[in-house]
Amino acid sequence: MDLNAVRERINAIDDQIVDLFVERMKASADVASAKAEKNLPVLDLRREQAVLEKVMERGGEEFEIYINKLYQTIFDISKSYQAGLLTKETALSEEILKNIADPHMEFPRKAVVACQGVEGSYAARACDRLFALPSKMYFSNFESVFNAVESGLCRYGVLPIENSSAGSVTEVYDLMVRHKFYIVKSIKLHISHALLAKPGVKLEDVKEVVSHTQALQQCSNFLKANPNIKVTIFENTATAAKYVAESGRTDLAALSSTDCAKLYGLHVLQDGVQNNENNYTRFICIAKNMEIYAGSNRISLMLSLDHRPGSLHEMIGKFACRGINLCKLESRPIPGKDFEFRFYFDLDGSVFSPETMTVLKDIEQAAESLSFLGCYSEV
Ligand SMILES: C=C(O[C@@H]1C=C(C(=O)O)C=C[C@H]1O)C(=O)O
Repeated sequence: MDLNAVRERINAIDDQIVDLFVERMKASADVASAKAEKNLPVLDLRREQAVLEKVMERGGEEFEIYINKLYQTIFDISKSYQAGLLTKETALSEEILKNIADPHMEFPRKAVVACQGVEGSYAARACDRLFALPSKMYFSNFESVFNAVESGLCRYGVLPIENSSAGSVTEVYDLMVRHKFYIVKSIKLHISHALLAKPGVKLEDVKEVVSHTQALQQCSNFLKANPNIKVTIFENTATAAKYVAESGRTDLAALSSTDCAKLYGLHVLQDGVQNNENNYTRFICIAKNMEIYAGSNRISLMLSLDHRPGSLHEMIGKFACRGINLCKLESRPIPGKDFEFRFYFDLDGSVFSPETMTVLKDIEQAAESLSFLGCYSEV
């Protein structure tokens, strides 16, 4: 067979496909106008199912799986196009527009900030990097940080969200559902854990190690190599260091920071105990109200979707169609439901971009529920 001749045939077919595709998109635009008049949503699953059945039958058994795939993509593109044509504002887009009205608003240098743990915690370090002059208030757990912000006791709160080796801080994700807040900044910190004990204690004396679960996970290789050391979970790495300092025990150590060694008068038995030197934790800074600063380029969303095949694929398709990069996708089980999940998306996108706003409005319509968790920049 002559390769060039077949390719000529393909070129001619592509011309027809493109012409028909453009015609189909124009028809889709007309559908969008008709829907706007009747206040109908873009998505019509029944119609999609009817179209699918018809085209799959037409293509025949050999090609039906390919036709199915092709039409899923055509539907995604068609819906993304329709969403872009519907310019009506939604409750969410109105709220966002209201909050970006002042582009000169600057992130404050001073504020009362809620941090989990005690002095010397990694959250406190993150707070010092975020604010020039923070007044830190310490709380014993993550939920109290959310409460302090929600009640107005503190203007901001700093919480760890994910670690490059141990993954997401799922406790914080699970608390997000129960609290009203917005992410206004985030920060990535290099984390190095040290084994701290009272002066004079040697590594071989240590029978028990105390620390936060995340730090223990990040130092799992050290703990496996020392199976005789008992592990005890603490709410915070700095709280663990303080506990060791106040305990008077010579068989106890904490996995914590070298800052805490200085702060609590402890001795560094071993530094850089974490499995990976490349160990980073991202912290979010939350506020009660939506605050969007110039240069914000990351968006966090919390979604629940219809429990049916393809609903997640559909959402992801909306970002793909407009070239928006998804930088994180986390799923957490919905308590009381049988393996149904809530999804958390982080996007490289900004509410200052009309393209991104179109996708947000589209998602708002298509998702079972959508919470906009903020648009911010990472320090
Ligand atoms: C075009 C329409 O809108 C959407 C896109 C469809 C398509 O491209 O065929 C089908 C159903 C809807 O989800 C429509 O409702 O007909």
